[in-house]
Amino acid sequence: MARNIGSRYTAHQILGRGSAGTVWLGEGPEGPVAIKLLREDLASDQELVGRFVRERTALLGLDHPRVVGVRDLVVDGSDLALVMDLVRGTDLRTRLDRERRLAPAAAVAIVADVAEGLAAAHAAGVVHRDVKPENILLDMEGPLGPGGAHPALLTDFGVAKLIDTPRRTKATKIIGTPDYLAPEIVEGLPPRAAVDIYALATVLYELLAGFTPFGGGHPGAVLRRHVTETVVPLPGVPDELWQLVVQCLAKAPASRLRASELAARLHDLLPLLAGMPPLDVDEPDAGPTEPYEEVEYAARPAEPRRRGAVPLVRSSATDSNRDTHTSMRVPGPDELAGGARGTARAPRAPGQRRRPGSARHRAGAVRRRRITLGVAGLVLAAAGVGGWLATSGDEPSAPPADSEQSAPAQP
Ligand SMILES: Nc1ncnc2c1ncn2[C@@H]1O[C@H](COP(=O)(O)OP(=O)(O)OP(=O)(O)O)[C@@H](O)[C@H]1O
Repeated sequence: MARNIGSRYTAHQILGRGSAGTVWLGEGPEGPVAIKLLREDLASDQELVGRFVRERTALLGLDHPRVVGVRDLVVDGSDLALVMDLVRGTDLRTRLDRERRLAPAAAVAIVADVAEGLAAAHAAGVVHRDVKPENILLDMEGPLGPGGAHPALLTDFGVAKLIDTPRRTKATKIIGTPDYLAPEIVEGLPPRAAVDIYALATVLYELLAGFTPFGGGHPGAVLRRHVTETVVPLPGVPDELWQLVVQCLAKAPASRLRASELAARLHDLLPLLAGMPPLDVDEPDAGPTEPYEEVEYAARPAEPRRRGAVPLVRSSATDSNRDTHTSMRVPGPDELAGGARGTARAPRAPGQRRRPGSARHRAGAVRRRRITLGVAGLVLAAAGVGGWLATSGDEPSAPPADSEQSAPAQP
């Protein structure tokens, strides 16, 4: 059923749902658009609304072919909406779920596109902070590139920062998707451009391998691996490409490539990768996923999420497990001490049997959830000191409102 969004837009049909709200196929004065209607609890937050209005210029100013443009921001009664360019295609998560692993040329072409978008954003002083396959859209109307990849565009720019207001996210908490979080975020440092490079390198690894380098098991263990573990080599990846992955997954932000350089280096590799089939590796055991209980979900739509951006290809399915903003119980010291879930994941050799209980999709669903964790506890965990701190969300130690906005884009 159509609904009006402000005086200029009409939302017709749901394209997908995310943690911040629902994305609609809509119509505006200049034709079809995608409208991200924020959740009611976010839209009724006056501080957040104010921040949206203040960030208008930054959000509307990013104009690049590899970035999904934000055309308008609508604040209308209880509606708070971002009006975006409509991408006719699907998101990278849906493609990855369908194909499991991409041919190296396709993976590199997609990641090079995203790196170009990031380069433009970083040059404009904007850090994305939530680079992951869900936020990469594939334009199925665009020309097919290397390895059969459609043009890729990065979406949700600035949204993480806007929603991650100091009132919601105290100095002792972080919000993000564990698999893609750079170690410096886990350690409580302000997110700068290099966090996007780390997340994008994680996406590249995932496109090649079918799993992320530090994911699997308890989210706390995932975060600790980002800080302490080294990425395990993927058999069959040409050395030049592997060196790029390793460099961009460096623990030290300053050691990572800048986005423009990463894009250029990836483009240079494309001829070398032409015709290479997807890698023949299998996901390592994730270990049991039961050791924590989800004690609370933030407000979530009750119905399963629908995915796919104006699907020209049928979307792989509904994925109601990809919920976000999970609060966790505080893990015990033994969980922080390492063990099966605390080690970097070595890919299993082709044909090697999977350990019972290592259900790939179950682990994937868990690892993709965003979580809210105590950073102070994580720092202790990373240092091996043990003991997590429970944080209530009401600590008075919130940073100044603009502390993250003012973080320079370049490392
Ligand atoms: N500009 C767009 N054009 C077409 N479809 C879109 C657009 N933006 C988002 N979508 C679709 O809507 C879905 C939900 O997007 P949204 O950004 O709300 O969530 P997400 O990124 O998947 O998850 P989260 O917000 O929790 O990180 C996407 O997966 C995509 O299929």
